[in-house]
Amino acid sequence: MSRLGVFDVSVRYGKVPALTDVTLHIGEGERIFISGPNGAGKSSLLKAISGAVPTAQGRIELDGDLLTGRPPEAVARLGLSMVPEGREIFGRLTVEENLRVGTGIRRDADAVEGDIAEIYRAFPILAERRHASAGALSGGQQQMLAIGRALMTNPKLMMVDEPSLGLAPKIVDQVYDTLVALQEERGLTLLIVEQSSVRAGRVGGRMILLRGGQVVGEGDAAAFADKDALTEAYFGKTGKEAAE
Ligand SMILES: Nc1ncnc2c1ncn2[C@@H]1O[C@H](COP(=O)(O)OP(=O)(O)OP(=O)(O)O)[C@@H](O)[C@H]1O
Repeated sequence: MSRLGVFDVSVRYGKVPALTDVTLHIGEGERIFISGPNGAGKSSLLKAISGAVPTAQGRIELDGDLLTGRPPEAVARLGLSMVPEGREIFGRLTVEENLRVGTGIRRDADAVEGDIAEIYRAFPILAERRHASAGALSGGQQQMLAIGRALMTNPKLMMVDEPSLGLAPKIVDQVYDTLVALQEERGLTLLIVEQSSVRAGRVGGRMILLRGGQVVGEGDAAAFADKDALTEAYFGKTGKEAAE
């Protein structure tokens, strides 16, 4: 059984199809990149998984539990957490207050303190700045905080929407180093939306390419960093064929 199973899922906004018959599976501990051009349906896929938008068709399961039809809080309770695009940090709250947001859904309140201590061990910069307002952190530190906050619910699957957005390449390197280290330490299962196939190829993992709301390619991320593979997936044929 897959950790995450997406079976023939379609999403529509009114009459606009955003995803059509998308099927994908993620194994426990796996790292998957979702890539594709603007409007490909990447955010719609994440929203459908997290329960933020309804599916028009198909079903989604996490460790065999049906997610489809459940509200986001119920999906979160079943073990899914999300690092949203733009991070959605509460700028006026302190770093530690941000980490505590969302822990209310947990039944094991006693474990929260231990988890906070563990996040601080993984992210020493957050420990250092625990009483600072989150709005005062740099973009990279805010991304770390968003990741730390998502870990606080002990997720079975963590989804990260465009972690590179607005960050300098060196900082993006640090963010990915952190994600990979967390995965190695905790056996975390990661689904990452990443526009840059080159970046995904460098980090490594499996890549699923979306275009026009459909899966148009799947394979080793490093192979997709190859320009021809991308051209083919985006435009339907390779640069060479297009020239003929
Ligand atoms: N709230 C909405 N109402 C109507 N159409 C929408 C809505 N959100 C997305 N769409 C449309 O659904 C399709 C998929 O959009 P989606 O945002 O999922 O793609 P994306 O790959 O995440 O794009 P981007 O990289 O620009 O965020 C697009 O055609 C988009 O215009």
